[in-house]
Amino acid sequence: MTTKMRVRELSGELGISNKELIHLLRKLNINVKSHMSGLTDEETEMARKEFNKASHEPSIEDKRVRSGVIVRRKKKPVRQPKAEPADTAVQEEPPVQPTSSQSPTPSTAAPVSDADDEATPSIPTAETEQPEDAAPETATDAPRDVTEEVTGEVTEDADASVAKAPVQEPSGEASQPESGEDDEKKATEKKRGKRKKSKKKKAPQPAPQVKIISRPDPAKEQPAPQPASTSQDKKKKSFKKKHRRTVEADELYRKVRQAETSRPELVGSRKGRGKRGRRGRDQVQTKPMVTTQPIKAAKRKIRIDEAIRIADLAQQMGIKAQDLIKNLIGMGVMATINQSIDADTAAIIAADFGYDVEKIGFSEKEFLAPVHEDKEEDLRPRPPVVTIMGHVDHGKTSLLDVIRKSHITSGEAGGITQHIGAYHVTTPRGEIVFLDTPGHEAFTAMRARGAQVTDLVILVVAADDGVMDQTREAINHSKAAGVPIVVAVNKIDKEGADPDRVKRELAEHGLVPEEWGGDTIFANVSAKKKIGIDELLELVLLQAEVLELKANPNRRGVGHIVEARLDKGRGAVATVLIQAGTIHKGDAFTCGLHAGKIRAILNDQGKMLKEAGPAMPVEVQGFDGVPDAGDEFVVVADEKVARKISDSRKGKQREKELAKETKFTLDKFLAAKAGEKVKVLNLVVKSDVQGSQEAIIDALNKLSGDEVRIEIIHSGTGAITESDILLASASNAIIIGFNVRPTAKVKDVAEQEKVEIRFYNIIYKLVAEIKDAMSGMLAPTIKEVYIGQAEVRQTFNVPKVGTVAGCAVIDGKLVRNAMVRLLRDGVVIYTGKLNSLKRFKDDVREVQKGFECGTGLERFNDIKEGDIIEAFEEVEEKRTL
Ligand SMILES: Nc1nc2c(ncn2[C@@H]2O[C@H](COP(=O)(O)OP(=O)(O)OP(=O)(O)O)[C@@H](O)[C@H]2O)c(=O)[nH]1
Repeated sequence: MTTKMRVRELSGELGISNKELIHLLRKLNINVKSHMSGLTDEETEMARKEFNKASHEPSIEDKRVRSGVIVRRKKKPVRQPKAEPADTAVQEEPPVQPTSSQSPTPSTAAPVSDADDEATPSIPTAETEQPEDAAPETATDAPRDVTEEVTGEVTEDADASVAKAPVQEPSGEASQPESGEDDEKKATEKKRGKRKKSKKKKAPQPAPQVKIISRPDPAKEQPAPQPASTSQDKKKKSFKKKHRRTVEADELYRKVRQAETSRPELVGSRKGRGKRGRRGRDQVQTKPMVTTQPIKAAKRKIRIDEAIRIADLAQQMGIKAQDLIKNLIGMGVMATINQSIDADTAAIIAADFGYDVEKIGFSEKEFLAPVHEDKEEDLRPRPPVVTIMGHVDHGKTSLLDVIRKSHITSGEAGGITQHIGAYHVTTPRGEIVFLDTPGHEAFTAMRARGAQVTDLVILVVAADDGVMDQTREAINHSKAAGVPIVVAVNKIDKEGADPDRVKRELAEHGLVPEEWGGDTIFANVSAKKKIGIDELLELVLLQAEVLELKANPNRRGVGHIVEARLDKGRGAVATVLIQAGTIHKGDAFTCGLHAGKIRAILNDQGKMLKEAGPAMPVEVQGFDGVPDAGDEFVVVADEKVARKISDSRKGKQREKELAKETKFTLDKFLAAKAGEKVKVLNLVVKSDVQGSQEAIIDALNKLSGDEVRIEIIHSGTGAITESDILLASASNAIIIGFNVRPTAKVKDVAEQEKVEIRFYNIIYKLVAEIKDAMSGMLAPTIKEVYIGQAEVRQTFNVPKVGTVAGCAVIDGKLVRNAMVRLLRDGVVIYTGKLNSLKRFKDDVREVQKGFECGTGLERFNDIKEGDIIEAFEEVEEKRTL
């Protein structure tokens, strides 16, 4: 018999809960242990038939009216009108006492008095046995109530007057067990026992409905939310008992509270129980128990932050963490109980157990988002923010120096220039802000954090040297960021300077000068001789005009960190480039994981300011920790808000760290491809020599097809650098290293940035793997390799160990820990592992053909003489196209 379907799959198909299906299966004498149990075709078919049959039958629900009296009411599966019966029922049936935490439930109330009034028990009519005959749809022919005295007699009656009592469609809540579950269970079982006896005396009476409402073992079943939480209640108590003084207990208690808060009806039941104590339980049970209807999806909600620990998720769903982990493994996610999974993964896995995941958490947006968008009339032009990039020694520092010295604001002349990583210069045509940090860090690091502060890049290329490695790198970084480039051809004063050669070389990289029909602005300069500097600045401003850079200075200040450090005397200080609004001394702010209050604002001349507006680079003091370059600096209402945001971010960061995930991997690319979302595979290719680099790029480019495209966002020779990692991180790229290795520091950065680096030393292997990735075939196939066979000659029962087989190896060999299958007359009886392998009394690693040995099978004792143990190995094999 082959296992085709799992219980949970079938329950999904039938649209009922696992619990209900398990009842149904048990009713059919199909023994299943949990929602993960497998069903054969026949069993599945039987279950379907039974379900179809049952779904046409009216079900019976039990409810305890008062101590010793339980009402059994037969109800239609057909949806009944709600309002009318509700009113009638409530008015007519005062004896039922709904709990204080629950509104009176009409369907409960209605039949009660009728049932109570029924003095004479009678056997149900044929209608109970042939439910198909029951006419559906009308309110008048609905329920049949049965009153049972717990003390003995079973009374099931199809009294017409009762039948007329209207029924309200039971809500999802109604099916959820309440406190005092155990009591009820006992009582129900007791009743059943007695009923069986009395039935024997009277007439044969099938009671399929009774089965439906019997309670499953919550530990084994997939729980509906309510039982889950009831068990959480218990768990909480036992936890509190066990770990009274531990933090975990508090944490768990908090989670339980959280779970309850997300399901207010639970809180009600808990409260009710508290007030009423044990006596109140009976009343709680008067809530109708309808188990034939799956619990509403809305009730099965789990609210989580960015990520959640497996243990917490399992607890919130009221299932065992092991079950959750098993399902995760099934999805290919390896996680331990203490690891966190992100909200998306949690959503998928929770869906398997019938729960929805809702992302919640403190929403900082409420505090950060501007109340209203900037109006056009509020926007004022702002200076461009420029980054100077280029190859080593091509003159970046010299150029910035000459610009700064000759263009500092007159008022500031004489001031001592501070190194704050950014400078504000004034030219006759306008103001420009220069970022004086290594280009890549200046914006690639920021971009990796989702920030972009640079409006323009000045690419410095020495006229005597031409385009070099870092020139290319700078071009790629700028292109990836979508920032326009102005080229400064430097050192034109030098002998051997050939600006045209630079133009030609840059044109090959897509930077075609305007005079050649392109759109890149070129300026010939000499930083040393101060030639062409003003023209360069003019061109920069011209280009900036095209960009129409504007910002609203009259709002709360927002900016980004350019650089930050810990100062001995002043604590954490950072250069902030204000991008919009104005910051003031005394403002509370949040920045990355940190918060603070602005204690001092200094400009690049070291002058104290009271405030700073858009595109102003300033040094800010007052941070509670050192932020990272690229972190967003936002002024908030007050320090309390700032702290709250910072705390929330720190919490999320912790969860993210726990959920450790690589930003982008080939496997992820594959997964994404399955959903047809990602069609571009971004690569950064670094190789040892130019020759191999060209060969690799050629080969990779040839792989690009209509459906999946390869985008080499950067390539170069030499070691993998931090800037490569930052670029890859910012562009969701994978780094390909050919005959190159990263330094330990770069490795650290890659780890921090969660960038995947793949190393190769053979081109065709590199190409093949990328090809595999692109064709979605990288997932390895599992291949079986035969190891050997042994025949069982004798079996021994060893106490506490189980059956041990004395075998003779007849082919190949037996290897300890190998996978094995037990064959009896050529039929596989068992597949698993060898758990011991001995020669005489010694444990051995393997036994060759022709030798005898003793062996045991893991968790299997039914070994017989003559059985064959076949050992094999499973090896992963990469698939090829
Ligand atoms: N002849 C000439 N030499 C220049 C010019 N600009 C810079 N240099 C020289 O080139 C050398 C390198 O200049 P830097 O400004 O340090 O170059 P850099 O690009 O900042 O170098 P790194 O900071 O190492 O990346 C220095 O010796 C400068 O004097 C120029 O326009 N003409």
